[in-house]
Amino acid sequence: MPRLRLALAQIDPTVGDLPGNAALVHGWTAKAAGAGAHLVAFPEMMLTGYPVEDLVFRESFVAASKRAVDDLAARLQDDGLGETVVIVGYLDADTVGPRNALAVLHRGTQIATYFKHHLPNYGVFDEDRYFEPGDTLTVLRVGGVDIALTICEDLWQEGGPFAVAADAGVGLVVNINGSPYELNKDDTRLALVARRAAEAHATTAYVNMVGAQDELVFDGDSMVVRPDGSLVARAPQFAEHLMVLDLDLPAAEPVPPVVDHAEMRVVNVFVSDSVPANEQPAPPPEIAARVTDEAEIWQALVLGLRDYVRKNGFRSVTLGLSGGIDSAVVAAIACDAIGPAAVVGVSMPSGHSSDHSRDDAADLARRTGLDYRTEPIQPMVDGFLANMALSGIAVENLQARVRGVILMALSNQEGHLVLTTGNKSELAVGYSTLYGDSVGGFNPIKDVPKTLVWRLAKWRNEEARRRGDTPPIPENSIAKPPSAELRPGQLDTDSLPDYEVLDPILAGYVDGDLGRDDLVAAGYDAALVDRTLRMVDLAEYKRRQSAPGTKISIKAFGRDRRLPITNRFREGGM
Ligand SMILES: Nc1ncnc2c1ncn2[C@@H]1O[C@H](COP(=O)(O)OP(=O)(O)OC[C@H]2O[C@@H]([n+]3cccc(C(=O)O)c3)[C@H](O)[C@@H]2O)[C@@H](O)[C@H]1O
Ligand SMILES: Nc1ncnc2c1ncn2[C@@H]1O[C@H](COP(=O)(O)OP(=O)(O)OP(=O)(O)O)[C@@H](O)[C@H]1O
Ligand SMILES: NC(=O)CC[C@H](N)C(=O)O
Repeated sequence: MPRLRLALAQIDPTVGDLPGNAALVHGWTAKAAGAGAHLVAFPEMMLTGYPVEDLVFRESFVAASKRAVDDLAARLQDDGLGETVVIVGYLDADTVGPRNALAVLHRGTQIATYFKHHLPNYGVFDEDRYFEPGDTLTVLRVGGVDIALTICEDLWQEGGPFAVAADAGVGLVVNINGSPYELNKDDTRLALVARRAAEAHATTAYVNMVGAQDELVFDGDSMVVRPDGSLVARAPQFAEHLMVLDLDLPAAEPVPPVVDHAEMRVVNVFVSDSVPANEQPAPPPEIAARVTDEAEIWQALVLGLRDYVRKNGFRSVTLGLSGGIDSAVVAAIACDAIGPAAVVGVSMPSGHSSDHSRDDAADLARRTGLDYRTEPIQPMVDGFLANMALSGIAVENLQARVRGVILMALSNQEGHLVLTTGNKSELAVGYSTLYGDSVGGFNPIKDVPKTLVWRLAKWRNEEARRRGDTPPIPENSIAKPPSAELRPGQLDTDSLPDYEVLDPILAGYVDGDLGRDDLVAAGYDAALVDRTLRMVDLAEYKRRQSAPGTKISIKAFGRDRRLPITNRFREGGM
């Protein structure tokens, strides 16, 4: 059996940074070559970043992407890396239209191309809007092994390129991915890779991107699975990583079989019948341990924020610290993401602020070491009220809006990114002040329901104790009942059911797309369901204007869930 040394590079590109991404591919190819790899695979759309959205429609961007492929091939050759076969995703276009493409680079040129066959068009994906599907399967012969090349969604569909790969008798399928993180998706992926490896009768190597792009965070989780479903190697989540392993693979037939498949034509590309053997075997394949759900989500939120900050040119963030749990958790995520010295937390007490709100905010600052400031808002609120007669909810919201003005002023003055702290439950029911506490450029907990915010807080503190560090979140912030403190004695429960009751209804309606009758049939109180669904429907206008935030669930607000604002349909005819 021929032995190939394969490298899978799960790395973090930046959308639009073609030279930077090409430099990353160059650098990681050098590492792979240094480790004796014959072949190195990079993620989907690695050279452009992913997803590039409507940049696809710009001819100048397509041209720049193609140029980046040519330049990269030439540079690799010039720098003595031309012998390593490089598989890399990019944006292409031909007379049919734009393509989600994969290039094979060898000895200074692009020797093969593959166009993604299955285009995902659900959830956050709109690939039917952007790309034309490919109708050929590229089979590369390297070191006497036939290797089929596929891209992401190709793996998620039965009877597509993997079935054709089986007919072509390949020994390996390489699948390059831009597969965003969702809780539990890693379990789905492993099962899928195993199913496709069985369908192709071939070992399948899956390489995924890592890093964040706006609302999406890519978790890596690259892996290699044998056709019998056994897992050979698996990379960690949420970290750049080069997985290098030796694979003994079936030798290709001297003459490739003729494949008669209605859907796809096979194109064979010859590279080599043999490759130089490595003197030393590669280290034994690693299988990274799985982590708990809370650890996984925390890592996703930290990476999501860190990459948003870094890739958008910020060096620091600011947020209001109320002493409550949401701002405490966001502050802890920010400290983990960019370090406490770059996190400016502002306590902005009003006449209604309790002592504990200030004490708990100060305690959080002490525990984390973030840059803590106090800006009392009452004089500014009073100044406003002295010039404009306001009452009731207008005065309540004025406080939240003055805080928003202060945070934006600090951002303008000192250059911080403003973080907004509304959790998914609040966003669902519209429990926030427009242009007030909803102000901000990025919301790390946008997709985290309130009950999960508490779970994460407890997990993060426990994790700190386990490591012998100071738990970042004051126990008091975890234990006290949530309150917006916009009027004396206000509690969230004055307006909303307990979050333990609310969150499952929201999960059914928002994440599960259940209707009113389904929820009532599932045992939820009919009046409560009606009230909750109405609040969710009426808050669409707030969500449409809300800051982006990291997706961690099957259905995040934003691109995953698109609803009309002007909408008279009410579940149950309410
Ligand atoms: N369909 C539509 N399209 C566009 N705009 C629309 C609209 N419907 C109303 N509006 C506008 O929205 C305004 C109402 O929204 P808004 O001004 O936000 O005010 P509103 O939603 O009435 O009040 C905010 C609520 O959130 C609570 N809150 C505030 C702050 C923090 C927290 C917390 O615990 O975290 C909770 C607060 O106690 C209160 O119950 C209207 O005056 C109108 O200008
Ligand atoms: N006194 C305050 N000082 C600074 N920021 C505040 C203050 N009150 C509210 N904020 C900001 O507005 C956001 C929403 O306010 P809210 O009082 O609902 O706090 P929270 O952190 O969401 O906690 P909880 O909802 O558990 O009380 C806070 O997260 C915080 O960023
Ligand atoms: N880029 C893609 O094709 C991603 C689609 C795929 N279903 C995933 O989430 O992994």
